[in-house]
Amino acid sequence: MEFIEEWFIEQTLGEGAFGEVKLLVNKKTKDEVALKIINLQLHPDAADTVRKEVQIHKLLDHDNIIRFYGSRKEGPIEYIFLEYASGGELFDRIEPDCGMDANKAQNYFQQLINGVDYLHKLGIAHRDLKPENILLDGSDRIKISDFGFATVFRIRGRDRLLDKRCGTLPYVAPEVLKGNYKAPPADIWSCGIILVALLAGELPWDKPSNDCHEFMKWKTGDMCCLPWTKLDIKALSFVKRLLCPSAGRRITMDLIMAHPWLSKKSSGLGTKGGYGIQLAKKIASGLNLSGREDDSIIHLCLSQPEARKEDEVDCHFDQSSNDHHRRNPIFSFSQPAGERVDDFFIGSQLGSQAANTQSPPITRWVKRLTRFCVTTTLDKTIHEVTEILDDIGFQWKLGNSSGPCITVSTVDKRKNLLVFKAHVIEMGNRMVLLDFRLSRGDGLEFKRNFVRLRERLSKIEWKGPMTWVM
Ligand SMILES: Nc1ncnc2c1ncn2[C@@H]1O[C@H](COP(=O)(O)OP(=O)(O)OP(=O)(O)O)[C@@H](O)[C@H]1O
Repeated sequence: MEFIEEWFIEQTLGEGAFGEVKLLVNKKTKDEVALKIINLQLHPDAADTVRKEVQIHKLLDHDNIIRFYGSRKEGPIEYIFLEYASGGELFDRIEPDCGMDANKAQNYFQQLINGVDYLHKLGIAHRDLKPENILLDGSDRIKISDFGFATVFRIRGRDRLLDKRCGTLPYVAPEVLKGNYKAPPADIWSCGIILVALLAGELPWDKPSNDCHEFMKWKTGDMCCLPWTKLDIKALSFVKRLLCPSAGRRITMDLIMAHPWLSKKSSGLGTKGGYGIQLAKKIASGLNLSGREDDSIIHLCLSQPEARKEDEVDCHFDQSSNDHHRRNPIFSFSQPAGERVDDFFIGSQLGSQAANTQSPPITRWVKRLTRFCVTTTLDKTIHEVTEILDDIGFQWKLGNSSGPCITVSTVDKRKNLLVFKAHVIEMGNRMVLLDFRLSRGDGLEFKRNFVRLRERLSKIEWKGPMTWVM
């Protein structure tokens, strides 16, 4: 569909709380642009957020931040033109419970820090840093996106305290839940949680508050448990400084940049697989294994945030104490564009170069890990999947959203609601694509269940190279 002269809407890239993101491709030059479309008539509460997002995003110009190309309003529809990140979300590179190779994690984390440091130097806080908001371009370069919660914290050279309680609970810093917090340490905390997700493939806690057992254990310095035992000693020592519960004692940007874990050449990062329980006991008993003064692992800050009422806070929240602006819980639900079958570009060998701007559409490829093909008919696939879901004890319902779609509802190990959808797409030649997307809940828990279902379907999973089947 032609959007403006010579620019065609090629596919839907995803869906956010307030609208859709489409890929625009120039017919002649093959240039690509991501187009965020927000219908303010449908989401009148988004107007302020979108205005602020545009105001802030247009100020930014950095390699590790999604470029802002412009915006346009037509009636109630707001269009935002952004750099297209063809590599998908960082979130999709994290293997549940495993994370990723430490060298890879270091590389991504370094880029993330470069981007966040740039923002902070401009006096801007992101306030919703998480792997779902960190995109990758075709060269595996980190691109920080989604400035919906961003704010200016430095005005005429003076830093102001923030008080809006916003972000995504597992990534949010403890002081944000209390109100009146400094912007940079809060973003740094979120980076620390992202690093844990990259290295361990799981999040350490639901929220950093006194009623959360895992967080309380961390505060007392007990690291003889997951995910900490999966981290090697250097990484753990670094994470300890990023996740210092006292904002005032948390590591600063300059010290992050100079930290041995980040400045070490890849070979010095230690083994992946963790320091193990024996070492954990030594750490917990106070032995400083790093030999560095500032790396003493037992010196966790013990200041405790006051208990607060958070009943109304959900997974992704925004609670303002002053402006009475409040968003509903938001869950990113990236919808497969079922309206056109060529919205699905799948492949396993194309690699990142496949996504470069020179590629013809057919090789343009979104690297999403939560999809695979099975070699059977559509009906049989639905039957097999739903039988497994019954066997596991998941609730499901079969619907139709541009093709059959199984919505699965369950609770995760922390008793939080988890809802995901499996779109079932016939590819021809007895090949069916199962495309799983998170609707609500913790992304890593979703992935854990995806892996579980995939294992159960391994007998019919297509193991060969994934090429486009017309
Ligand atoms: N510039 C982009 N390039 C490629 N894909 C993008 C781009 N921007 C967004 N997307 C995709 O579209 C999805 C929706 O993006 P959007 O910014 O609207 O919302 P979100 O970040 O998921 O959620 P929310 O605003 O609800 O927190 C993203 O999850 C991402 O997968």
